[in-house]
Order: sequence, then structure tokens, then C-alpha cells
Amino acid sequence: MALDSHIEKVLWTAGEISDRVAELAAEITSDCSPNSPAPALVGVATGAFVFLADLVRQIKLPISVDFIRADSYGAGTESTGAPRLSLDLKLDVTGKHVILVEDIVDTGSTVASLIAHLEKKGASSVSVCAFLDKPARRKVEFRVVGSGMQCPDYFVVGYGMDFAEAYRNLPYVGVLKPEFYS
Ligand SMILES: O=P(O)(O)OC[C@H]1O[C@H](OP(=O)(O)OP(=O)(O)O)[C@H](O)[C@@H]1O
Ligand code: HPA
Ligand SMILES: [Mg+2]
Repeated sequence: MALDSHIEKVLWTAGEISDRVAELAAEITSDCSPNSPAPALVGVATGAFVFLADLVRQIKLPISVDFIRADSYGAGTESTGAPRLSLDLKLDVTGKHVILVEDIVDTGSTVASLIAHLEKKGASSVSVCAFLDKPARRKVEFRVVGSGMQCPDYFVVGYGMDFAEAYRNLPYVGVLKPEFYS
């Protein structure tokens, strides 16, 4: 298939991803006490849409789901370091436990700015569930509570993640051949 020929190497196959997502969903389900309200899962658009859809369908709690958006990469591979909120929540999260769902935490600036925003909106607590955690490039320190995989220091694509808006639809995570990064 033409799209696969753009990929230099696959880091995680669709099967490996689905096994890990099932474990994360089980952790979220078991961490929530039966007497406390179910959390709100907030996906960071656009990248988190595939992970969020897989994750929520395996959580056995009456959660709510919404999206938020903060842009910092544009069409490149370097963060601007100053994410801009470009889509806010529809849900009222006052007094709610929010799980911010990310495809990847890289420098950490997107998640850090969104945690501050959700706390300002009255969330009682905010935790982060990221499919990939890439600590090598972290600039803003915070704790990723649930993470799927530790990502080596590559700019990766697939499973929701893009380069210049392409490759989000790949069912696996991989690294592009150098000629496709320009
Ligand atoms: O930790 P950071 O360095 O802030 O990078 C992580 C963020 O960057 C990407 O989003 P992007 O802003 O590119 O938008 P997208 O989700 O629409 O691809 C990714 O989906 C994360 O949201
Ligand atoms: O490695 C990455 N791939 C895609 N989008 C990203 N946004 C931050 N890091 C990445
Ligand atoms: Mg994103």
C-alpha cells in the first residue's frame, strides 16, 4: 500500500497498541471508586481522537467525553512552546475529576497549559493519560499518571499523530522516511 511505503520503521503495531490500550482502560476503571462520580475524559484534538475512541469503549464506567484543542506545532516538528487554546469544552467540569487524554506528551507544554486551564474552570482534579510519553524532549515537568508506551526521541506519526496533518489514519505508530519530513 502506498502509505506504508512512506514509513521507515514501525515502533508499535496495531496489535501491540490495542493490548496496551485495554490495560490502560482497565486501570482507569479500577482506579475509580464505585462511590465517587465517574470522571470526564477530555481528548486533546486533533491527535487524541483515535486513542480516545479506543480507550473509552473499554472503560466500564458511566464517563462523560469531550474535546479541547491547543495548537503548538502547526505544520512542523518543533513546538512553538506557547500553545494557543483554539477549542474549549462544551461540558461543565466544575467539581469533576478530569482525565486529559493525549496521543503524545513531548515537551509537555500542551498538557501543562491545558491542566492550568481546566483547573481554572473548576475541575476538582486533572490527571493525564497519554498513549505515548517522550521524556527526552520534556521542557515542562509534570507527572504523566497513565502512559501507554515510552517513546524514543523520534518525531512519530500514526494512531492519530500527524506530520503536516497527514498520516493520522495509520493504524500503527512509526517514523517516516526522511524525504517525507520535508
Ligand atoms: O508536549 P508537546 O510538545 O506540547 O506536544 C504534544 C502535543 O503536540 C501534538 O499536538 P499538535 O499541537 O501538533 O496538534 P494536533 O493534535 O492537532 O496534531 C500532540 O497531539 C500533542 O497534543
Ligand atoms: O512525535 C510527534 N509526532 C506527532 N506530533 C507530535 N507532537 C509532538 N510530538 C509529536
Ligand atoms: Mg495534539
